[in-house]
Amino acid sequence: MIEVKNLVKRYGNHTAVNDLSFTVNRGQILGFLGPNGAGKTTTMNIITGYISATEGTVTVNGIDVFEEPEEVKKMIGYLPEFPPLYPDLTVWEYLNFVADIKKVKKSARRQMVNDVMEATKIADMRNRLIKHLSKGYKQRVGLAQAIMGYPEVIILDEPTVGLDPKQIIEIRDLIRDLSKNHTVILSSHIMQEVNAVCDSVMIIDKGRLILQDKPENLSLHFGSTGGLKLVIKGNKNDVLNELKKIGRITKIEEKESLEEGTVSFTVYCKEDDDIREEVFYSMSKNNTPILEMQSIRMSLEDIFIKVTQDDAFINEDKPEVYEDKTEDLSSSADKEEVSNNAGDL
Ligand SMILES: Nc1ncnc2c1ncn2[C@@H]1O[C@H](COP(=O)(O)OP(=O)(O)OP(=O)(O)O)[C@@H](O)[C@H]1O
Repeated sequence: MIEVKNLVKRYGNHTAVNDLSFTVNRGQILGFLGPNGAGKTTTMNIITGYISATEGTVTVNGIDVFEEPEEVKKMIGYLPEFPPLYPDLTVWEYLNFVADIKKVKKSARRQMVNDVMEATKIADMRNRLIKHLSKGYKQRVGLAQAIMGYPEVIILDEPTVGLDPKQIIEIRDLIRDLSKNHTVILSSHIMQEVNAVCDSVMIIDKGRLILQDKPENLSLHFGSTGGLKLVIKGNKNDVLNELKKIGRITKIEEKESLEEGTVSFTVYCKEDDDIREEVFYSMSKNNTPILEMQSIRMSLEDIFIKVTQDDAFINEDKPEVYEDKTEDLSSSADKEEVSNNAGDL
């Protein structure tokens, strides 16, 4: 659907987008993630035909954005970071104006404006001046202008910036709804946002693509560990000795216990290994009941910070392995040995 190949954008000596290539499939919601200045807005402005590129190609449905910008613009609805709203028009007047610009046929216009207002839940505000709308409603009007004419592709630059938590949830629901009929690219630097709505996440930094995958797969790029946080009722040494017998546990870390008569451990295993049942039966047999058990994974925040702060990551063919401070039991000659932390018990 959208194919970006070897895209470069230079401003003088400064390279804002540096050899960026990616594709977005039909019906997908792609989260475009990166720190301030990473090149997100620049890339979106190029895809939408607002600015030119220094090098590279962008096609939407096979049509080259640089050769046929008008054709591509017809296929894209764009919500820029600062939507071009007209404060002295009512919502109804403004959306009719947008429909006119987008060459929606006069006979279909009234119906489409009504449908778009329904979809973005702004019908109640139709006669209100845009300057009197709350920020959340202005953002909805911005979304309404983006979907007017039902373009195949919707591009949203930081759509929830400045909104309160309730408005954020509403806009995210709306974006999810949009993806039923549209391909969506969503730029953000909010991890929860891309996690909540996107099928695929692309992280860029300093204009370069660092990772693209499903949100749930990103941690796999780091060879990161999986594991469990445990709160167990019983004697520390009893519990520890039993945990040590579970060969699939690669590390054990003792944590501060908040409740008397209980012990807390974080145990690690391979990312794709599920040790919950084995831990359950082992503790049950040991008469040391598990009071809490919680799976741990590398969060999207961890990944984002890791890849955008680590220059080495960008230059390496293979990402380095995510590490923590605990000793690795699997590499130890004696599997019975545990980390210094736990061994000091
Ligand atoms: N017209 C311009 N002239 C010169 N430099 C520019 C111009 N537009 C953007 N840049 C620079 O290009 C880089 C990428 O900017 P861009 O706005 O694309 O980043 P971004 O990822 O959208 O950041 P943010 O999250 O802060 O909006 C930045 O270093 C920015 O200063």
